[in-house]
Amino acid sequence: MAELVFHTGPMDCGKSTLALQLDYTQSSHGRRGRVFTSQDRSGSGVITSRLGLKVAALEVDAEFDFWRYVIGELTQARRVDYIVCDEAQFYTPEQVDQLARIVDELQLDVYAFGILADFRTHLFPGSQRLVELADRMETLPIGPLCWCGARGTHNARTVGGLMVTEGTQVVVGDTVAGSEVRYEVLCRAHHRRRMTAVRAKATLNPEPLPFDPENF
Ligand SMILES: Nc1ncnc2c1ncn2[C@@H]1O[C@H](COP(=O)(O)OP(=O)(O)O)[C@@H](O)[C@H]1O
Ligand SMILES: Cc1cn([C@H]2C[C@H](O)[C@@H](COP(=O)(O)O)O2)c(=O)[nH]c1=O
Repeated sequence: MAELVFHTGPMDCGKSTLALQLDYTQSSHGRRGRVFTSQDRSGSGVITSRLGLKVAALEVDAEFDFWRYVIGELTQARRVDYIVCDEAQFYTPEQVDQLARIVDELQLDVYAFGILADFRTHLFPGSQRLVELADRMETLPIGPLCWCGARGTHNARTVGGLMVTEGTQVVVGDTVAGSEVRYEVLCRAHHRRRMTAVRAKATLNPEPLPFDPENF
């Protein structure tokens, strides 16, 4: 039986790496797949993994129709055995419905990868639809750690190291330090308290702040 599988986890837990590994394994055993992504942080039509892999992919925009695409391929005798979908949180609910139809009516496996929730802990519409329709969900086993050492589960958006709770749902970005707006994965308790690594360092550091004795 073909399946719609939703592989999920917070940012930086290895989803894109697993998507590329899965495609590599399937294709090296003679299966023909199509690899899709949407708004990868490296640009259009590419999947990048923080482990260094970068592979061309078909870009999904809001108008893209998976059903029409696959029917078009099959009617032109181009084989499709499975579909890999990265950054699936950015897909529309209608596109997720098309993926489920492809599984049920064409018996193709669909492997979707994406984060569940945004920086305010609200489900992305595409992820919500995947939760509703997937045959099964898989949470990646290894994830990033919160600065406190607990498992990181919630994606925080930070500006200058401080967590923000206002803004548009989609802002493509990375977890690496260096840019003004970035993401940091926290445990729930520290996400609730907006306690990012920068804030924790400033407020929980037992060392006295440096001061100028001349002006004290
Ligand atoms: N140099 C490295 N060596 C080993 N693992 C790494 C290295 N750099 C990043 N990783 C791992 O890569 C994973 C992130 O991979 P990626 O596929 O980009 O994640 P996601 O798609 O979930 O955001 C993390 O688990 C991280 O620990
Ligand atoms: C939390 C959150 C994330 N995003 C963006 C940031 C990245 O471009 C992707 C997630 O990519 P990853 O491969 O899982 O690291 O989603 C966003 O637009 N809005 C958010 O709230």
